[in-house]
Amino acid sequence: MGGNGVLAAILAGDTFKYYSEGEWQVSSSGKSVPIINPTTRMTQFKVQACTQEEVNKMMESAKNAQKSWAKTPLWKRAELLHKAAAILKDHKKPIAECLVKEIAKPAKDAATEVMRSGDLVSYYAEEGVRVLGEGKFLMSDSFPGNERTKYCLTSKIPLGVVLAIPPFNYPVNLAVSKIAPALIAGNSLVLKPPTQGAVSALHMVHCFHLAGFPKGVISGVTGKGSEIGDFLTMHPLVNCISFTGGDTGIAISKKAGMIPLQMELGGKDACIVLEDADLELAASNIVKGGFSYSGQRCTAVKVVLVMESVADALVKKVNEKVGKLTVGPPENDYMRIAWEEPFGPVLPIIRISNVEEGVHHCNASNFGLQGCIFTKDINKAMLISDAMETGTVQINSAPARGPDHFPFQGLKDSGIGSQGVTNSINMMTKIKSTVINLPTPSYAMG
Ligand SMILES: NC(=O)C1=CN([C@@H]2O[C@H](COP(=O)(O)OP(=O)(O)OC[C@H]3O[C@@H](n4cnc5c(N)ncnc54)[C@H](OP(=O)(O)O)[C@@H]3O)[C@@H](O)[C@H]2O)C=CC1
Ligand SMILES: O=C(O)[C@H](O)COP(=O)(O)O
Repeated sequence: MGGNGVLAAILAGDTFKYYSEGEWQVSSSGKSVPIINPTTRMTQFKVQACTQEEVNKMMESAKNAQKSWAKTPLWKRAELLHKAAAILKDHKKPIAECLVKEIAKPAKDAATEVMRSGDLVSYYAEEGVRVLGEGKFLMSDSFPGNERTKYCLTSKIPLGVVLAIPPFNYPVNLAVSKIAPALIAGNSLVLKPPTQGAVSALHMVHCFHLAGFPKGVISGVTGKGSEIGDFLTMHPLVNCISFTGGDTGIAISKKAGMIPLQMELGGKDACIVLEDADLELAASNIVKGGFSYSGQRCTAVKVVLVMESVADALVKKVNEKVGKLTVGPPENDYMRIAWEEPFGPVLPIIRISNVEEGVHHCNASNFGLQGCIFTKDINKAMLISDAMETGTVQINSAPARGPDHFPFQGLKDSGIGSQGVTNSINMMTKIKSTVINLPTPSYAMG
């Protein structure tokens, strides 16, 4: 079991506590949920199986805390986020070690996830003071039939309580990508981490605790999604849900009430390779995109659509590179690209005789997350990019979410809304207008 060093603060016996009302707590359920180490197949950690009453208490506390959090000056909210980011980076080593044990993420990638997350929290704090520090001023005489008798002032206001549910493959990064925009915008936040990855996520929450966030502003509830998920997503005190995961997200969107949803779901990212492509570059990206973290990325290359005339040459290069992949425990960084054949990703390569066929195949999918095109002809690339029904198209590189401030969104079954620093802040706020009505028209003469 884990639990030495800093983790001891959040541990009760052999089970990690949950975080509510500014304190680490033990569930009254008396039950725990095991977290299996995917490498050893043994129980690595245990977390509390929280009860519905505990969720109710947490939501009440989040609701109350939000009112005073929204009255905390924006620069102070940003300052606390910067502090949390720095603490998170200081805790890189123990959190990365948890990621290796809980989700078998290769050690280097695990450390990168923590650092990337710290940087993202800081970026949100910086961007937040600008995005939220500005409103709009509109005048009525631009609309037909109106004199300048009305001045409209708009600003962005928080939604209330945001529920964040990230997936197992980025339990820290895809948690902070929801926590930071919610908090900078003056919302309170309840995190339900994935069970595999929960301890890494709880440790990250502890960094926010150490930074000194007021009680109730951030909470962390644990338990199996299949058991407490519906209770959380249909909870009447939840004002917004930001979810990343698989088809579960589609089910949630049907059950959730009339609240804003941010859904980052699955993908079947296609890679189109044209005749004039740099085949070495394409092959490297296909292998990296298809097999890094055993293909357990929504942005993994899932199908290659290659022009007939270069298909043999590409397949040869891809095969050579796949042949060099190694298998082993995630602790060993010779393992940067892992592929276990029996359970690993399968990468279909389909020959196409023209570009339209490739675009047709890509668009026939229910998913529309990302896609990529390899060609030296930027004009062709732009035409194909416009024709592909995906949220993002990469030209001459494998699909990827980062840098984390870029907009990230899926069309069709791949999601609702758009992630990314500015988009997430805007999504977790709504516009409030105040209209000043003048008794007589007033024009500035200059
Ligand atoms: N588009 C994107 O940005 C990304 C998409 N993904 C997609 O995520 C999937 C892999 O992640 P995975 O974690 O297995 O996804 P899941 O959809 O299985 O789980 C995601 C989260 O939902 C929770 N959950 C499970 N059931 C419910 C429920 N009824 N109500 C509310 N929450 C619930 C899980 O908790 P618990 O673990 O306790 O079950 C987990 O925290 C793949 O399909 C992948 O494509 C992954 C990353 C990024
Ligand atoms: O979980 C995922 O698959 C991510 O959202 C993709 O992120 P990445 O492209 O940075 O791996």
